[in-house]
Amino acid sequence: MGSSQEEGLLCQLSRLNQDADLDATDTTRPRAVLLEKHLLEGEKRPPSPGQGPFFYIGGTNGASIISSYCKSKGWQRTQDSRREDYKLKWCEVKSRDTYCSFREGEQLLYQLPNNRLLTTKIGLLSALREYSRVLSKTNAVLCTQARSGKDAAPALEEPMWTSPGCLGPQRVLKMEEFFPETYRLDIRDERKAFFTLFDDTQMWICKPTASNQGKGIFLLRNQEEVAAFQAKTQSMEDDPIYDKMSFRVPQARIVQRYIQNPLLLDGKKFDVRSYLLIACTTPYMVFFGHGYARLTLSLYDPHASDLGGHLTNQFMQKKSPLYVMLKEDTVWSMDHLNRYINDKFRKTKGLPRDWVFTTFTKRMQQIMAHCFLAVKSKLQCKLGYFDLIGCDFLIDENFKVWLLEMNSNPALHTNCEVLKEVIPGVVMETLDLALETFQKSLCSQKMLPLLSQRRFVLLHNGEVDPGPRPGGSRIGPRPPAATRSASEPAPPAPPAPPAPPLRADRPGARRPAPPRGPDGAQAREPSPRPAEERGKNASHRGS
Ligand SMILES: Nc1ncnc2c1ncn2[C@@H]1O[C@H](COP(=O)(O)OP(=O)(O)OP(=O)(O)O)[C@@H](O)[C@H]1O
Ligand SMILES: [Mg+2]
Ligand SMILES: [Mg+2]
Repeated sequence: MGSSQEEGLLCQLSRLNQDADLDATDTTRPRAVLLEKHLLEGEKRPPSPGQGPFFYIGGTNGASIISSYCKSKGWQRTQDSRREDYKLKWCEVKSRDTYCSFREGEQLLYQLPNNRLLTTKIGLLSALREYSRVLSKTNAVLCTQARSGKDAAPALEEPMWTSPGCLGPQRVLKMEEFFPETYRLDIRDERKAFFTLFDDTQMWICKPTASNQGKGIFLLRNQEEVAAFQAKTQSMEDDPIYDKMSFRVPQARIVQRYIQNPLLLDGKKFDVRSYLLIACTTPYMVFFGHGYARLTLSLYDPHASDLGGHLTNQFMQKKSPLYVMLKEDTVWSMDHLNRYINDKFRKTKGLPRDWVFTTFTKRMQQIMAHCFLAVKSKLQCKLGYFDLIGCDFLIDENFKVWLLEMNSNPALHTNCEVLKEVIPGVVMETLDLALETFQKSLCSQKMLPLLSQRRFVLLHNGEVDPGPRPGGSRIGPRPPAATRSASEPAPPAPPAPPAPPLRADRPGARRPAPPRGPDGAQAREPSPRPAEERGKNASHRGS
């Protein structure tokens, strides 16, 4: 909402205050609270047909959940994608027009326009590499300063990270600790480096940068396969058309070291889908959310040529004729995974009890916070933008946790019992948190406590971020933050105040839901334009 409108609203409110028989508490409330109350109650009113507020959903992913949520607020669905007076728009595919006509502070819009920085394979790789460079430079400067005695700050050979949810100060991660070794094939030198380093003892997985659902993925298992691939790449490069292409689609791939020793569940490979929620960008309010585990139908055999036993994503499993009968076995809840790991591995591997909800959860949070910080200054921020990003993790047999990728528009299907349990809660809390943080930002209110926070765990509270940032915007002044939950690397920062208590982060350990409030450069190498921006189809989702 623009500031003049806001002023108008506040004038109306003060008139209302004079007219209405307000109780003592109401008259003493700050203006912002009254504004929020007005916004909330405005949305409680029964809709007049054809008068909105309107919401638009593009595509089918999660559509029925989003739709019932919005209807429960009294909003009306519009099928007109060009309508500009919507309150909320949730589209699978991003369109330039939507972002051009977006009214900051008045509307909520799903997906950050440049989320590809995290959600394409090349985007994530580049962001992590760039961030590593920044961190090592910062650290080198600090060490030099400390050695020369210029600064009283202690030298930090190992930069620290202050976690949100009481994880305490953590060592800043190195990307190679959680991201499998990866090379870009769209850069000649990297391609060469990969072809040179490959030897028959390793396996690699080759993935297109901006595709999902396992499309276009293949394994490179031996010298013959690599030689054939290299020859194909070379012939494309020799083609005179190649140089004229503005973005090199055939080459817009990465090769990643294949984790050959995954942890198996009853002999099957699996990965874990978790969520990174950017509920608000002005200020940043970023959360972690649990998802579910995805298993293959077939037993894992590292030498099998069929990709069905190697690729754990649901879309791959759905291709099997066995899927219809066995689909419930392919999705496990996090509770199920936790019980299984307690039973099978706690003793033999010396794991702490509930490893899934302790060590593993913390590790995922740490990795996600790291990735977010890598792009934090580059994401486009406007009040009303929010995003839900699907993060895929693999655990190997040594219980090491690997981030495989991040997905825009994660699958929100509910075709299995576990998904029916998990997905609606994820979508509703996403919307609740997006609304609550939107309204608080608009009213310059403190973000915490968050009434609609239930299962999501706060990773980053941007109220303490220095601002404004280039590319970012902020409507209205921000009050000083009461609580720091920053995930910034600590080096130059003063010691962080005590972290807020950790939200119950395990499914089932619920905080009671509040009454349903009405509303609540990268590396400078050439980067191919992501498919979604070229107007690709809606199947472009993390499956
Ligand atoms: N480095 C790796 N080592 C072992 N397995 C991997 C690796 N990378 C990917 N996989 C397997 O391949 C599957 C697909 O890979 P990835 O998720 O990166 O591709 P995608 O096409 O974007 O899939 P989706 O978006 O549907 O999850 C993963 O779910 C995982 O099972
Ligand atoms: Mg994906
Ligand atoms: Mg994936």
